[in-house]
Amino acid sequence: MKLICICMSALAVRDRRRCGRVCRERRAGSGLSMGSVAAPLRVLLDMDGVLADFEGAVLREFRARFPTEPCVELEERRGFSVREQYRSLREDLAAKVASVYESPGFFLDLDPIPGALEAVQEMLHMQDTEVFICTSPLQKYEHCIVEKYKWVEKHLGPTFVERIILTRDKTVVAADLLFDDKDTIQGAEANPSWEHILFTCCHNRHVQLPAPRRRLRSWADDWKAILESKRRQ
Ligand SMILES: Nc1ncnc2c1ncn2[C@H]1C[C@H](O)[C@@H](COP(=O)(O)O)O1
Ligand SMILES: [Mg+2]
Repeated sequence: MKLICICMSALAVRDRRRCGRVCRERRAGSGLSMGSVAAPLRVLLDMDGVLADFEGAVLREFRARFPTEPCVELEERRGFSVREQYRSLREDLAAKVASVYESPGFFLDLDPIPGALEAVQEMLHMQDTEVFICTSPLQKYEHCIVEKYKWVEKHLGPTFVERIILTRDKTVVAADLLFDDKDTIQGAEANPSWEHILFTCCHNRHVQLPAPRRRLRSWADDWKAILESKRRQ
C-alpha cells in the first residue's frame, strides 16, 4: 500500500503538466467536486539576478580588487555569463572575475534586488500558491552553497530555507512558473512543465523574446497578473 502511494505521488509530480492544468480548470469553472484536489500554483524563483544582486556585487568587488583593470559596466553587460564577457575583453580577466564570485562571503553579502523580499513574502501568503527558490550552485560550490542557504535564512527567515531547491538542472523540477534571469534554460527535460518568465537583468535587457515568451521587468512590474493568468490556463 505504501509502495502504491509513493508511486502515485511520483506520478503526480511527473504528470503535473497535464493534471495541474485540469485541476485549475475545475477550480475556475464550475467549482470543485467532492473529493477533487486543486493543485496550488507552484512558482519557482531563481536567486541570482532575481532575488539577489549578483551582477551589482560582481562589478563592485571587481573594481575594489582590481582597480587598474578594465571592467564591464552594467549598461554594457551582454549575455548571461559575466566570465565570458570579461574573457572577451582580455583572456586573463575571465579568471579574475571568477575569483570575485568564488570568494568566501560573496554570495552571503549580496544585496537583495529591490522589491524582491516584499514580493516573495506576499507571494508566500497568497492562497493556492506554493513558492520555492530554485537556484543553481557554482561548479566551484565550496562557499556558494552554504552561503545561499545563509542568505535565505538572513533575508527570508529560517522556515524559507525549507523551500530551497538546489539543482544544476532546473528543467527536471515540476512547477507552473519559473522566474529566472537566464534567457535560455536547458537540461535533461526537453519540455519543462514550467513557463519561464524572463526576469530582466542588465545582461538580458536587450534580448528580444519570441512570442509567447514573457518578461517581468522588475519586482515593481505586475507579477501578480502573471500568476493570475497562469492560474486561469
Ligand atoms: N551572470 C552570471 N554570470 C556568471 N555566473 C552567474 C551569473 N549569474 C549567476 N551566476 C552563477 C551563480 C550561480 O551559482 C550560478 C547559476 O545561477 P542561476 O541564477 O541559478 O542561474 O551561476
Ligand atoms: Mg539567475
